[in-house]
Amino acid sequence: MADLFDGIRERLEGKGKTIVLPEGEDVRILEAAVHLQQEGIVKPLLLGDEEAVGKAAEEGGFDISEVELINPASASYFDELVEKFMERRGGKATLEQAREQVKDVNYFGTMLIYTGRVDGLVSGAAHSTADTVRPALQIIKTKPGITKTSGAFIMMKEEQRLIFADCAITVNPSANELAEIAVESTKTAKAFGIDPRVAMLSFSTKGSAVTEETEKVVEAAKIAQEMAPELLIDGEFQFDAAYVPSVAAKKAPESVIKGDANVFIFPTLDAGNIGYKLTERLGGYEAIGPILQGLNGPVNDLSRGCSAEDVYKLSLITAAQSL
Ligand SMILES: CC(C)(COP(=O)(O)OP(=O)(O)OC[C@H]1O[C@@H](n2cnc3c(N)ncnc32)[C@H](O)[C@@H]1OP(=O)(O)O)[C@@H](O)C(=O)NCCC(=O)NCCS
Ligand SMILES: CC(=O)OP(=O)(O)O
Repeated sequence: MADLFDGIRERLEGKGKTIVLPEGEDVRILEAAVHLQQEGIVKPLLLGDEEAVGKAAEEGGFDISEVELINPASASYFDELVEKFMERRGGKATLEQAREQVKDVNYFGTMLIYTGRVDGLVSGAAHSTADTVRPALQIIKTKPGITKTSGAFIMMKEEQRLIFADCAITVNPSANELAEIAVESTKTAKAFGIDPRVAMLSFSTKGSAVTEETEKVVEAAKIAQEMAPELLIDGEFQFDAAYVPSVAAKKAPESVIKGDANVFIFPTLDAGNIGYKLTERLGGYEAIGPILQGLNGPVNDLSRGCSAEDVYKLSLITAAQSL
């Protein structure tokens, strides 16, 4: 299987995409920005206070002289962003609140996407998911017809690529929301070269337990199948029945998923977030994401436990989403 990132770099070559990295004071962000700048395929734009960013660069030993850096508070178009932010919020922010919010690097960076100055945003190395994604939910918003954004991870080990969702946003999705997450996750899978076979996960397989929780997943699988009859989606499955062919043959012999699922939809955020971290930290999988699905523009979150390599890779993915 061709390397995912070789393919992405090829698609991005010559496209002149710029990704804003609002957390310019974090050394992992600086290392990734220098990597991107030196590679010359995607342009990084750092945000932050010049002195603090300079100090972090010095401490990390990174030469950031070639990387563009903007301090939101002194940007020449700050007032324009405040005005556009107020318009977008439609009365939900006073001028004073808007000025304070737009000074925040994540709000400022998101406004750069909204006003077409950059192509995408990657943040979350130093901010919680809530603080990273809230500006996007308020400003970028979801695509027409999509009710909720969700966060998917590409989980990679050797030749294997899997999608896990929702690992980032909706704490306890309804059956309808879970079905939407499943269908959106198939789009993410296809965008990154994965032919999706979707398992709706539970602690039960095909009625082995019946509770409110398992019934939600059964209902979600049904709704997802109705939303996208051309897709291979089934559930409810325990993880082993979705992933191990010999277990699938025993627990779910009639299913179209024969222990060969590669897109896993978790019933709650507890399950999704714990599941991806276990797979990453105990299973040795590389976790790229969370890639936010269903938004009008590419904004992606990082885990605060990320490496500089994760920031670099998520920046490429984000730029690819803007093609
Ligand atoms: C995503 C999250 C921050 C939104 O919470 P919030 O900011 O309290 O959300 P609110 O209900 O105040 O809504 C804020 C705006 O976002 C929108 N919104 C909220 N959740 C949304 C979603 N899942 N998809 C799209 N829009 C959403 C709301 O419609 C609202 O828009 P408006 O202000 O234009 O009306 C919250 O669901 C959360 O904290 N999730 C868990 C994140 C997390 O810790 N994940 C684990 C680590 S990855
Ligand atoms: C995605 C995620 O879990 O983010 P964090 O580790 O920063 O909470």
